[in-house]
Amino acid sequence: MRTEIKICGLSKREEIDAVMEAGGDLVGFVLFEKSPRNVSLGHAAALAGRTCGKLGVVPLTVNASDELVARIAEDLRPDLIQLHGSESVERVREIRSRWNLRVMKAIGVAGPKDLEAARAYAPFVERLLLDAKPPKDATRPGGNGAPFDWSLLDGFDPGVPWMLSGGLTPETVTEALSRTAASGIDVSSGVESAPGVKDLGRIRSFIGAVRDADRHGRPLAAAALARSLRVREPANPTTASGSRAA
Ligand SMILES: O=C(O)c1ccccc1NCC(=O)[C@H](O)[C@H](O)COP(=O)(O)O
Repeated sequence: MRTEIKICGLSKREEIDAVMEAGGDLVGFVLFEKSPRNVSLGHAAALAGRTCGKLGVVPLTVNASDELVARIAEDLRPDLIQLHGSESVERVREIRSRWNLRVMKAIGVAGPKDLEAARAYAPFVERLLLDAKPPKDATRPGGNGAPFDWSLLDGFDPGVPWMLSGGLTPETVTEALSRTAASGIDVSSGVESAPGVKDLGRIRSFIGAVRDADRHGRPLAAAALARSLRVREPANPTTASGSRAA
């Protein structure tokens, strides 16, 4: 299987090029002024143009206003919009339908109750992104370089593709992929040399580690994918000849 890779918090053309050349899938642009990765919508649109349609474009917002959502829909026409605030299920449904946007809803995870909350969004999104809850002194709801206990994800299957996120690095992503059934993986701090300063070598190493894991097989993820694709068995299975099975 191919794990979907999102590299988040990009702000330079050479970063887009590095993700494309290394075989990533999605690039994230932070539209949140308190973040060291914040970019303007206009700059995000220019960077999106650099992808030449070869990478999915994912603007990231926190409790965005209708005006910002409308401008994102109009100016970026994103592949996904990532909602990383306290957006309710109703708000998610509205953004998805009113502006015809594909949604990835981020959920901070610290315990089983957070996974229950994630399940409530599942029917109304294209993706879930499971991130660590922000530390108490955090100035932003994501991008904090904080991992969470992946064992919480044992058996987690929300019925919609989900990305694992939070404190991942080129050094830890292989273990994360072996221990979870995540269909995608997301990183920001772990491929930086300083907050907001992406390290192209670490981006390449991260993507390379994920592709190595794909090549070696990801049994948990493959089984989850098979379950999601399984066609319901006929009520009365019959043999090939058409007679009733024994
Ligand atoms: O990256 C940010 O600065 C950010 C700011 C506000 C809300 C969300 C933010 N990032 C969201 C992401 O998708 C990050 O990639 C995710 O939280 C993981 O970040 P990290 O733990 O640094 O890899």
